[in-house]
Parts: sequence; structure tokens; C-alpha cells
Amino acid sequence: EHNNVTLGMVRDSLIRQEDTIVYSLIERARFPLNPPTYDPSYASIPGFGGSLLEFFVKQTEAVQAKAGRYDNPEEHPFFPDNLPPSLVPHYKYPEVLHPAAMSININKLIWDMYFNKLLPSFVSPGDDGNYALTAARDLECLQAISRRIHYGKLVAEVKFRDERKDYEPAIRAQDRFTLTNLLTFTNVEEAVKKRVAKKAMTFGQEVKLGDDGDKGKYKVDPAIVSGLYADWVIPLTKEVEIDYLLRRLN
Ligand SMILES: O=C(O)C(=O)C[C@]1(C(=O)O)C=C[C@@H](O)C=C1
Repeated sequence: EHNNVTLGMVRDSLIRQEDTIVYSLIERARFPLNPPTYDPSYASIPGFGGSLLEFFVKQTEAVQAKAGRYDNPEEHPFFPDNLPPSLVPHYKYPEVLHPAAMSININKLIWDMYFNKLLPSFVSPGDDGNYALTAARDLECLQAISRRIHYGKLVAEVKFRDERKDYEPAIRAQDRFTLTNLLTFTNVEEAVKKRVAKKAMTFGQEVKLGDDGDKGKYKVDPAIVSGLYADWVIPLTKEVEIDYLLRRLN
């Protein structure tokens, strides 16, 4: 029945994932930037050259790999090299995607975007010492954003099946421009940007009894959330869709 997945179902999942992304940003914003988290010279972990953040992410991904997380085709590690194999029985996930999907992982780009552009824009400057919690919150943001962006593989597969005769010539010609036009729905993108701003207002308000609280004060700026979607999440989802489609007839 997984072969009957519709564009509506896929979009419902993208909408649901917005909740996770907005909440994870709110949770990260409880802490200031906490620069030592990212500073290799602060951590000085024996036998490990990187930052506390890198240490935390690599170790967490190793545990999760052993527990089978990356057997799920929707999950993509940030450090795929040298990950230990899964130690648990393999669940047979439905094979919906073309096998070439496995070779697509743009987490390097997502990582750089998150730490260089996004993070400094929505946390306050400062240092409260909570570096381990900070790293944990960062990884939750990264995983939620990565899952959403790589969901583009499934979005593209469904679109391809629905309109095969339009997509096939563009794929044969490896024509990114036509593929971009085929898969773009400007009205949907506008709705996504408005909805995530509204979610940031709804989830990020101070809930008070009695009066109506600090109107207009949010835990994460709604404009930053919709900007994140406009500048990064949607364009990178489309990049994954195109990367997938270009390989779809291999
Ligand atoms: O919903 C779709 O059709 C998608 O491809 C997802 C998405 C998005 O990232 O939100 C990307 C491209 C479309 O123009 C519209 C929305």
C-alpha cells in the first residue's frame, strides 16, 4: 500500500514535520550561543581532535546507528563515514524510492547553513555553561531539518509517478531548469512560509492565565522561522528533489 502514497499524504507529513522543527528551534533558543560548544580548543577531549559538538554528534550517531536508526531510508547521518553497523534485526521498510536515493545526502550543506547562518540569527549571544545540553538541542534541530529536506526524495518520487510523461524527457536531457519548473508550486511555498510563521507565534507565545500575556513576544522570531524556510529549507528540499530526479532513470 506504500506504493499508493499521494502528494497530499507527503505534504501532510511535511506539515507535521514543521511542528518538530519549530519546537526544536524554540528549545535551542532557551540557551545562549554558548561558543565553547563549538570550539575545539575548549573541549580537549583525549583522543578526539574536534569540538564538543562534533564529539556529541559523532557519539550519538554511533549509538543510534547501532540501534538501527539509519536502516530507515528517511534518516541521514551527519557523519556517515565510519558509522558502526546496526546491531538489531533489520526491519524491511517498504521500497518506495529508486535505489539511487541512497547516494543522496546533503547534510554537509545543512550543517554549514545551520551553524554559519541560522544559529547566530535566533539565539542570544552569551555563555551559560550548558554546553552538553546545547549540543543536544543543536542535534535535534539538525535532525529535524535534515529529515524534512531529505523528504524531498519521496516528494519527487510521487511527482514523478503522477506525471511520468512530463518528467521523463527532462530527466533524459538532465535538464535542471525544466525539472525545477515542473516541481515548483509557488502557492504551496507561500502557504508553507505563512504557516511556519504562524506556528512560531502559536507555539512560541508565553501562555499566561488571567491576562493575555506579552503580546508580540515570541520565543523564536516568527520572521526568522519563515526566513529559514524561504532561504534554506524549501530551496534545499527542491535541490534534493532535483538530485533524485536526475538519477531516477539510471
Ligand atoms: O509540496 C511540494 O510540492 C514540494 O515539493 C515541497 C515544497 C517545499 O519545500 O515546501 C518544495 C517545492 C514546491 O514548490 C512546494 C513546496
